[in-house]
Amino acid sequence: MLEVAALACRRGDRHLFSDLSLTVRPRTLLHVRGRNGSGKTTLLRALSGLLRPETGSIRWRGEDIHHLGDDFNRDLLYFGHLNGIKADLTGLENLRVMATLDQDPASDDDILDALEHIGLGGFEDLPTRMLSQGQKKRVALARLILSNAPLWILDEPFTALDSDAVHLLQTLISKQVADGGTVVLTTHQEVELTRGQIQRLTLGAHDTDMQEPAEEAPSNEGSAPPC
Ligand SMILES: Nc1ncnc2c1ncn2[C@@H]1O[C@H](COP(=O)(O)OP(=O)(O)OP(=O)(O)O)[C@@H](O)[C@H]1O
Repeated sequence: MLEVAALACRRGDRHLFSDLSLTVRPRTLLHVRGRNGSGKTTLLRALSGLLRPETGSIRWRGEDIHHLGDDFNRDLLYFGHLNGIKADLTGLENLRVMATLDQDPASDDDILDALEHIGLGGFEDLPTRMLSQGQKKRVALARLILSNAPLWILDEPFTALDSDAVHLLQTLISKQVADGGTVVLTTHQEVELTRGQIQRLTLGAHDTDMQEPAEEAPSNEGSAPPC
């Protein structure tokens, strides 16, 4: 369970949000929305432990994420804006490095299967600088197929994907939630689940809501009043 209490973040001299409190339970997707510059990436980086909030706390399984350190990193898959793909490495090599950094071991056979599954069979030995934007994104998304992390934090994962890849990503997210995982993501498109619950948070506004199907009643809702 991810618990956020009285969180406030600023970038430069701008207060982005304050007094943000919410709980994201297992089998739940938190969809963070908001206009450009409202602080979605900042919030996701804070939830990933990459950025210290100004005030407030973030707890994972009851412990402060900054105290958990490596134990938290092992449970987390963070997917940032920039994919984390190294241009001179092949898809196979990139995924080997990512699996090591994620502390989530994967054999070459597993990686090749994941690349095949994500539609990159035949491209695994090309340096990723020779791939299209969407193909690079697919290499990064193959991490999700290989991941055993219970917590996924995904910043704009649908960008640059064609409709087949969007569908595949929807399926992966849905499976992660159905299997008992927690997903936090930002996207400007709607996300659907087959099982589990969607919780929504809109930064810079007061309209938070919950969407069916809700198998378990939420203990609370997110709130992020504008500063
Ligand atoms: N390193 C930084 N230093 C100063 N200000 C920053 C920094 N990074 C982001 N900001 C500012 O913080 C604000 C929020 O940025 P953030 O990237 O969190 O927004 P966002 O909601 O993810 O936006 P978008 O939808 O455009 O991706 C922006 O006004 C941005 O200019």
